[in-house]
Amino acid sequence: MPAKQFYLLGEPVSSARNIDVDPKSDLGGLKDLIAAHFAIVESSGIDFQAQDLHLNEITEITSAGTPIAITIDGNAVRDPPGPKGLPYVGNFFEVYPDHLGNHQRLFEQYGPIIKTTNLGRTTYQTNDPAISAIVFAESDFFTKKINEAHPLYPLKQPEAGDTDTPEWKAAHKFLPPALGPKAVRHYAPTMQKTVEDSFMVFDEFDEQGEAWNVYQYMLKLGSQAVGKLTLGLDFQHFSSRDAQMHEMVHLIAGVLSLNKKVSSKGDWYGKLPFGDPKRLRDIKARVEHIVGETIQQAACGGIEDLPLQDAALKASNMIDYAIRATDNKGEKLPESSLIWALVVATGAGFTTTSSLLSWLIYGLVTYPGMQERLLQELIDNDIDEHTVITADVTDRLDFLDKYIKETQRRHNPSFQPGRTAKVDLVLPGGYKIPKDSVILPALHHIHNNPDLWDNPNQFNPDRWDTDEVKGRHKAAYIPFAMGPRMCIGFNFALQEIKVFIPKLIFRYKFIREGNEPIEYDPMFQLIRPNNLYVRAERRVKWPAKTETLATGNV
Ligand code: HEM
Repeated sequence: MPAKQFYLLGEPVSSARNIDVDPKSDLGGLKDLIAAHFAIVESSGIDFQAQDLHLNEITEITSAGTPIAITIDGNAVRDPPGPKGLPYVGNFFEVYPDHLGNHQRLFEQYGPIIKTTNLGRTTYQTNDPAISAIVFAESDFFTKKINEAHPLYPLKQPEAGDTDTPEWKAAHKFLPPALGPKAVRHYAPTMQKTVEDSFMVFDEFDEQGEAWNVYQYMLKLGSQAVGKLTLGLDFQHFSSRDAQMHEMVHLIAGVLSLNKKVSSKGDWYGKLPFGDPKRLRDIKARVEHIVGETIQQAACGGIEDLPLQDAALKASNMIDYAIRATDNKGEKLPESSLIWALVVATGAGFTTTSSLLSWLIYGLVTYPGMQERLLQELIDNDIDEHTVITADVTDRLDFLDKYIKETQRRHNPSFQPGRTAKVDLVLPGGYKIPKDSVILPALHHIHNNPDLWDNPNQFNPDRWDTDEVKGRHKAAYIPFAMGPRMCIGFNFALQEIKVFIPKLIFRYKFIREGNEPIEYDPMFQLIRPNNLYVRAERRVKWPAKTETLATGNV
């Protein structure tokens, strides 16, 4: 077999490697071989050239007299572009505080992959769905390894978090069944009770003609629901309108806020023995302690071992599930993994759902006609204050579904899931990503990319009926990320929201208080509206059913 010399266009010819080319192979086979040698993620984008001539046949390649240059999608390989930084701080002041707005500008200026360095931490981001799908796939190229460059690094537990650890593998066998679609359906009555418990407080605000901060009360509501699910704890957030937030909520909010502060700076910062890095370590230890104690208390009762699926359908919460669930070898989730798994699920669960609930209320008071259309859909489906909202009921609410999707497209709470390069590799477009660097599929920028979405800034739930949106790239809308390490709680989150929102909209008309621009906290792990105030006015009249009106008009 003749050996030919190949190098990546954009790198010195002296880097060329000898590779045996089988004259009987086809071009596709050769591209795969070259991709494997040079860690090129997508072989189909490879082309060959020598002395500026394209080589399209194996015979042209085997007879080339000079080293053969490899191009990727017609490009030489290159570092992802990005703005030139200042000494020491890098791009920090160009990105923060409005990182959403600034990253959007950088994508428009530099294209689908951008590189920024903030106080010593380099991050790659993409708004391209094809690249995002590659990044999320858990492959020879990318994995969820939470190294120093990863946005979750300050939160990481030493023994878990990375895909290849035995702790993560065990947790991932046991936890997803507890949050699968069937299992989640049996939590609907608890969810309904949770939202109904909050009415007393919202009614009281209404009677006194007072507005309330949406995120604060959605945090009370969302955390109450997730606390019951994950830990079996009733946080008592609606026992009175001024009820204190449970310690766990303060701790987890503190962790997320401190984590964003610590991880947006260089590695050196996280190691400081004082200040925010130390507070973060202390709070994490306290959270683990509380969860450990709750498990101990739950384990004291008489319990029956059950196979995973049965345990998921019978459990009253995730601790109850994890104590009973037994795999087909008779093994259980070890307690060390259980504490970690519950801390993650609790932490990942309640600030996300609270932020999404807040944006859903923001949409009601911001986008004309939404509240009326959502209410009309309830009336047309014979839903009233006595309706027991099950998954069968919410499955019929098409407009609610589109409204939630459009809210997650425009205002998704999560925005920066990261995956780590396992080797030096070359992405489509010819972008070089060094081993151990972290690339973030930038959820907000994918969801608002004008190449994927018509008029992306417009809030329009009806776009979800169009062929264009139905036929979108599978990674054009990924509010819960995708791939093996995507959100495991998405069924729970969506069902909770589909129980809460109809109940709230049927009972109250939401009215915005104040008109100052809504701000998000750039130093928080999630995007949430900080300064949104509303009044929830108890409804006394409801519209007639659409059919009745239609009949009346005939
Ligand atoms: C609107 C609500 C939610 C949103 C937008 C959301 C979004 C996400 C995203 C984007 C990820 C991937 C993060 C990454 O890879 O770095 C994730 C992971 C995760 N989520 Fe959610 N989530 C939500 C609710 C929940 C709930 C209610 C739970 C649990 C009760 C939950 C549990 C988890 C867990 C355990 C992970 C880690 C999975 C892993 O690393 O393998 N999430 N979530």
